[in-house]
Amino acid sequence: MIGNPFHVLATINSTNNYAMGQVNAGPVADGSTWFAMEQTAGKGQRGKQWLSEPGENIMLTTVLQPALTLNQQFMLSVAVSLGAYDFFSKYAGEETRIKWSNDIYWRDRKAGGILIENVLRGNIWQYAIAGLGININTPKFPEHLANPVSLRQITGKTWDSLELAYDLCRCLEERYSRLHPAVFDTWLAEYKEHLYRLHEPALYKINGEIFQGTIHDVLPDGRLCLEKGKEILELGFGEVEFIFAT
Ligand SMILES: O=C(O)CCCC[C@@H]1SC[C@@H]2NC(=O)N[C@@H]21
Repeated sequence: MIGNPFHVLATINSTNNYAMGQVNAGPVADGSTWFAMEQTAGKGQRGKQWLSEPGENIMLTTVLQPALTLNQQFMLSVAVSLGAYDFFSKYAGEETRIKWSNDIYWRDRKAGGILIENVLRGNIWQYAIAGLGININTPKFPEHLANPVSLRQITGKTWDSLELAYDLCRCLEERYSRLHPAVFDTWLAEYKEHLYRLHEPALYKINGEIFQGTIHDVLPDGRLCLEKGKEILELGFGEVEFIFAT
């Protein structure tokens, strides 16, 4: 069950790295979760850093053992994204979105990110190490960061980030406990309903070329269908970069 057990760490390099150390040391129960008050080397997607002032925000990692095969891994990402969406939209309201493939957005600004790392034993998907960083109480972000937003900036009040982390675990569990091939179609449709910039033009970058494109669809394996002029490109994560809202 996600959040059971729930461990609080005062300072750690990265909760994902810590969880990875735990699974390498021996068996870890499905849903075991580590929450950090402070990360000294938080990791984001594409090798980026994940920065957060101590005690302000949610930084947690949950270790999952999904009953899926590795070629169904996008559906785990959808389940975690929907859980994070269910959580954030409850407090921030209907302008919450999921940005492909698994960021949490509010209007045109990033409120949270998800980093899922897989642990394989041979061809077997043994664990998914799912790390979530959600901006809760940051009053103001450094200028050089592109476009983040916190729940405090949205709602005008401060929150108990540990209490909210428990609630995030409940929302994730609500999805994860129902994750099964039978829900894939409905959940993918739900994911697309909440998708940031679906059918709306925006700027994208591929191999250094910046162009105006429009997200047309997301395929069951997670590839993004991006309209570029008369072409429809099917892109995997890492092949395309979203530039900024127009
Ligand atoms: O780049 C992203 O959008 C993903 C960010 C994921 C950040 C979280 S914070 C908790 C966990 N530990 C890490 O080092 N990263 C993830």
